[in-house]
Amino acid sequence: MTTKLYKHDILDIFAYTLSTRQLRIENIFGEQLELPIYSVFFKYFPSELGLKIVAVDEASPSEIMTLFFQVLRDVTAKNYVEIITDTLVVKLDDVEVHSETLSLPVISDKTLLIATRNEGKTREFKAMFSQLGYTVKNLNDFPELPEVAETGMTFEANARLKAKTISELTGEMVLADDSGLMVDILGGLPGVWSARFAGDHATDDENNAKLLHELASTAVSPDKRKAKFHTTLVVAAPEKEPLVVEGEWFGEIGTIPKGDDGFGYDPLFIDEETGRTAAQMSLSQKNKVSHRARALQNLLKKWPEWLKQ
Ligand SMILES: O=P(O)(O)OP(=O)(O)OP(=O)(O)OC[C@H]1O[C@@H](n2cnc3c(O)ncnc32)[C@H](O)[C@@H]1O
Ligand SMILES: [Mg+2]
Repeated sequence: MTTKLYKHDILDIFAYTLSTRQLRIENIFGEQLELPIYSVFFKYFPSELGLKIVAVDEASPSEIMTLFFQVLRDVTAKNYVEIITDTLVVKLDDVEVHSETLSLPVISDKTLLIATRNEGKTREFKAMFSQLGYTVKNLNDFPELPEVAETGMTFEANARLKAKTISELTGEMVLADDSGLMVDILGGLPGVWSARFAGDHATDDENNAKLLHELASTAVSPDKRKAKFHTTLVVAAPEKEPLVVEGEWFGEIGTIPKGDDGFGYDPLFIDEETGRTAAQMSLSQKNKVSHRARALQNLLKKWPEWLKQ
C-alpha cells in the first residue's frame, strides 16, 4: 500500500521533531511562527510550501537533504529504502514522496570509496553514510588496488597518503581514515603504529595482549591508564585540495577485555563518560561518541563547502 505525502504533510513534518534552533517562519497569511528547528537555510522550500522562511543560520543543500530525510525518518519511524534519481521518489517502505510536491533538488545515489581494508571501520562508516544516501565501498571490493604503505609519522600524513593514492588511481572521490590509540603513560604509543603494535601482521588480540603487557608493569591505578582514540579523515578528489578533519575520544585502558562488539582495541578502551568499553557499546551507540563519529561530524560541517571548490 502506498501513501502519498503532500505539501501540508511535509509542512507538518517540518513542524514536527525539529529541535534546538529558532527560525522566524511566516505562513502564507503573514503570521509569524516561532518554531524550534534545525539551523538550516530553507532556500528550497518557500515557494513550494507557501512559506516565507527567514533562517538565522545558513546551511548547505546537502545538510537540507540530510535534515529532510532525518525528519522523514523521525516521522515515519522508518528508514527510506531507496532513492530513485530521476524525480527523487523516496520510498519509505509504504510511503512515497514525489518530488513534484516539493521540487527539491534531485539527489542521486552516491557511492563513496573508503581507502581502507579494515572491515571494522567500514562497518561504522556504512552505518554513518547510509543515512546520507551514500553506498560505501572499501578496498576489499577492489582487490586490484594496491596496499598503500603508511610511511607517514602522523595520522594526517598517513590518511593523506591513503586518500590521495587511491583517488589518483581511481579518479574518484575517496575518504581515508588513519586512526589509533594513544596511551598517556606510553608517551602516546601505539599511535600511528596501532595496527602493528605487536608486529607487522599482528591481530587485534595480539595488539591487545601487548598493550596489557606494556601497562601491567607501569600502570596499575586507573589514573595511570588514561588514553584516547584519534582519527584523522582525509577526503581526496581529482583537481581538489584534500579536506582534512579529525576527532578524538577520551577514556582509559581496562585491565581485562570486555564486550564483543567493535574491533581493534575496543575491548580494552573504557569510555570516560559511561565507564563501558567500546566493545560493550552497540554500533549506533559507539557511532554517537567515537573519535570516528566526531571526525565525521567535523567533516559534514566542511564537506558541502569543499564540494563546491
Ligand atoms: O589503514 P586501514 O586500511 O584503514 O586499516 P588499519 O586497520 O591499518 O587502520 P589504521 O592504519 O588506521 O590503524 C588503526 C588501528 O588502530 C585501531 N583502531 C582504530 N580505530 C579503532 C576503533 O574505533 N576501535 C578500536 N581500535 C581502533 C585498530 O587496531 C586499527 O588497526
Ligand atoms: Mg593502516
